[in-house]
Amino acid sequence: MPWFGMDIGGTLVKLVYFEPYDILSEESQEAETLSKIQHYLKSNSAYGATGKRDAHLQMDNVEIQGHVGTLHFIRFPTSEMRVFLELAKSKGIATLASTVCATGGGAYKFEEDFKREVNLELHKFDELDSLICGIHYIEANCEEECYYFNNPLNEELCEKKHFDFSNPYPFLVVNIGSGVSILAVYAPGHYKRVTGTSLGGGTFLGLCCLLTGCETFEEAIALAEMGDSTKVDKLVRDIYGGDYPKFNLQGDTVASSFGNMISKDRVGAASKEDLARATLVTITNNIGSIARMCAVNEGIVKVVFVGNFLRVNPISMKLLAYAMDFWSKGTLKALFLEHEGYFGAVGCLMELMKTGC
Ligand SMILES: Nc1ncnc2c1ncn2[C@@H]1O[C@H](COP(=O)(O)OP(=O)(O)O)[C@@H](O)[C@H]1O
Ligand SMILES: CC(C)(COP(=O)(O)O)[C@@H](O)C(=O)NCCC(=O)O
Repeated sequence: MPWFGMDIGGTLVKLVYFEPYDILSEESQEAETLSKIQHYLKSNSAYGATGKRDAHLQMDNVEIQGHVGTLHFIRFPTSEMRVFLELAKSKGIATLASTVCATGGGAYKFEEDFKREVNLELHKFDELDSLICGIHYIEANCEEECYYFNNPLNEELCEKKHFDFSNPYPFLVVNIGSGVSILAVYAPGHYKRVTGTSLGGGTFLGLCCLLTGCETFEEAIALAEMGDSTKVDKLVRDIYGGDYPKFNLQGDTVASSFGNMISKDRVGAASKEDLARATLVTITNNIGSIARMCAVNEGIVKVVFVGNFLRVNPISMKLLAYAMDFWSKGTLKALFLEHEGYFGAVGCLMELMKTGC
């Protein structure tokens, strides 16, 4: 039985594994090996560094092919892939499975390493097929998966609310990973990749590291939370002295992202926090704008944002929710999923197990 599904992306590896209660009895060799690997992954700083929520992310009482068990979700940097392979070798991961389902660019890039280092065959699946399959599976099996924001930019009134996604088609998926892929999904197994943009989560992190000297995504987000992007961006009111009413552009709309950074005084007045916030807002608004145009072109009103860029990142989620609603005059709905970056990994595991995707 294949236990592991891996999505080896441009920045993060997403690892999902299924721990069936019936087969893995307490004393079995497999249970022991699995628990060693699990303990290592959760406690080793290289693997636990992606935030508190990761350690607790699991789905209990999941049924797969007649077995009931737990799905565990773990992520670690793709740059740690070699360390992971050494761990897999030393903990005997190959005794648990001879085949590991893998997706993402790294399934191709690291295929030879898996074979050579741990004698594992990678059963490769396309990352976008897997993404759709994973969304389908998790939505069907996790009641509280899909949500949206009411009054996203009003701190007092903002509410996170459950969205009933049981009748989802058609919908747009905006997968914000290192880069961004936008897919229109019309029915199970029937989708197309509408477009993509290279200005994604990797761009946010890369620019933030350059501009602020931060070293991690968590640091970049923490800086952004304390910053003010209007110190960096040129607003409509900086140009018009107020609103531009003829075309309904309010004074506080960003006219030019980073547009204030042509003045030495303004550069001197902008803090690391302001620069981080402006980078986050620039990347998020650009993605929101492309997503909105795609939705309009495709005649689709439900837009589902996924990918690890949204991890611990309510600023971007609320901004996307607001932008989709405001610029579409309330016709488009921004939706979010709790397992934001894991769908590719889940999907490739499910595809191999052929559980109705
Ligand atoms: N701990 C983290 N380390 C690095 N990037 C992170 C982390 N958590 C969230 N991110 C964000 O998630 C993006 C990667 O998202 P992901 O969906 O995993 O894409 P990929 O498949 O390309 O790795 C990064 O570019 C960054 O913006
Ligand atoms: C190449 C990718 C599918 C890889 O996926 P990722 O690892 O970023 O999740 C993605 O980065 C992407 O769609 N980039 C945008 C390419 C473009 O259409 O311009």
